Amino acid sequence: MSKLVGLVGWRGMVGSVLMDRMVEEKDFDLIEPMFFSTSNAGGKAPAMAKNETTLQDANNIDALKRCEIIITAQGGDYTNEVYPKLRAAGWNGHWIDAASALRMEKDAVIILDPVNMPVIKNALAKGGKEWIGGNCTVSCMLMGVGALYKAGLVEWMSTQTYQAASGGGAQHMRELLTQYGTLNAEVKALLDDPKSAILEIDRKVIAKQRSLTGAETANFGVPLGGSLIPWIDKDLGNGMSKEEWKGMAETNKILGLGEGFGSAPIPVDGFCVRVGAMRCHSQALTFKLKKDVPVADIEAMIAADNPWAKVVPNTREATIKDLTPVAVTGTMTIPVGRIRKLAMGPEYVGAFTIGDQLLWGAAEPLRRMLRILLDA
Ligand SMILES: NC(=O)C1=CN([C@@H]2O[C@H](COP(=O)(O)OP(=O)(O)OC[C@H]3O[C@@H](n4cnc5c(N)ncnc54)[C@H](OP(=O)(O)O)[C@@H]3O)[C@@H](O)[C@H]2O)C=CC1
Ligand SMILES: N[C@@H](CC(=O)OP(=O)(O)O)C(=O)O
Repeated sequence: MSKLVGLVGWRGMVGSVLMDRMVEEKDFDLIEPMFFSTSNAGGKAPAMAKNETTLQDANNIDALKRCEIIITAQGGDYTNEVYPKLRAAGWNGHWIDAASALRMEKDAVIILDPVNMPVIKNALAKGGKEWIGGNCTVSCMLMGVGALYKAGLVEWMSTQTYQAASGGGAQHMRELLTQYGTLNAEVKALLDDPKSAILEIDRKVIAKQRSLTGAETANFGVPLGGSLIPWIDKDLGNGMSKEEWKGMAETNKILGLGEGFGSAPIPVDGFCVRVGAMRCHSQALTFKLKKDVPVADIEAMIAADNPWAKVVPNTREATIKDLTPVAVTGTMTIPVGRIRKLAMGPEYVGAFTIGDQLLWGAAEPLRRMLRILLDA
């Protein structure tokens, strides 16, 4: 008989991408799904439902307890509220979660199986039950350049990110587009006139950006359209944003390195920046390798690491065609380009990589973990 799998958060942005992927990969053929809702218990479950056709209350511990596996993309507040109660009620099932709430818990594994299958398998063998998706920038970065870490080549890495509006959620994407529309409308007449002065357009745009307030900047707090925001997530009070902190903490935990694994962590640090892209996170990486490795060898390692990492030749033509959020959005491909030695010395290597943060950055590791559990 198929395992009963609870799905919470399935109609949100991450959840919808997850549902699409699960349909595409025929995951529903292998499970008995049970859909939950925090807002519409008793309503009709989506078309993928088989026997459990009614939406269950996502806060009902007894209903949740029936599931052998629960996958949630409902968010950290939900996890913090429900997960402890569920365990306290004696539930012994597998919890697969997109939210960050449990990520750094001792018994939780950050799941990214093309990169850390041995860590996952090891935890499974020890009876692990908490499987948490990683931060989107970290997951996308490791899908691209994980080969260098696996080969033990990385002494340290610095990352400068260019993160899309989608990282904040659906409302953030809408806000960004609305701002672009407002700015365009402000200078439409001038744009339509090829003889109009660019400085006049520029003056009107900046005046409009600076006047955006209230509902127009409710999600990001300041204008993002035509600008950028060099701070993502909480202020840790030590000059670092929480998003930047995750870079080192999660990279090492995913790889099974650092505190808790009895080894020295690899230093990872840099700046995380929100830009006006829609749903792909991009990042410029600087590596200090432990030795001088030829660029061709680095490219070969990255290309051979997993079926999704793709080396983009370091030429202008290939870069502007294949290494942009527009090219990558909606695809599973993780292009890695701009790979070259840097002026600081032969061990210093630069690269640029992009990933769809809703696919590899959020939904895909969850459904792949489901498959691992079903195959176990
Ligand atoms: N956004 C991202 O890039 C990433 C997010 N995550 C995690 O996933 C969690 C969910 O993120 P995200 O999917 O962006 O959140 P959403 O806000 O899109 O969805 C969360 C929940 O909101 C409820 N909801 C209320 N109104 C609507 C509506 N109009 N349309 C759809 N759902 C609605 C749904 O619950 P219900 O059906 O019960 O009413 C839904 O499950 C985050 O909190 C975070 O922890 C992880 C990695 C990346
Ligand atoms: N913080 C990410 C999105 C996200 O949900 O991250 P996390 O899963 O680590 O909270 C961003 O804003 O781009």
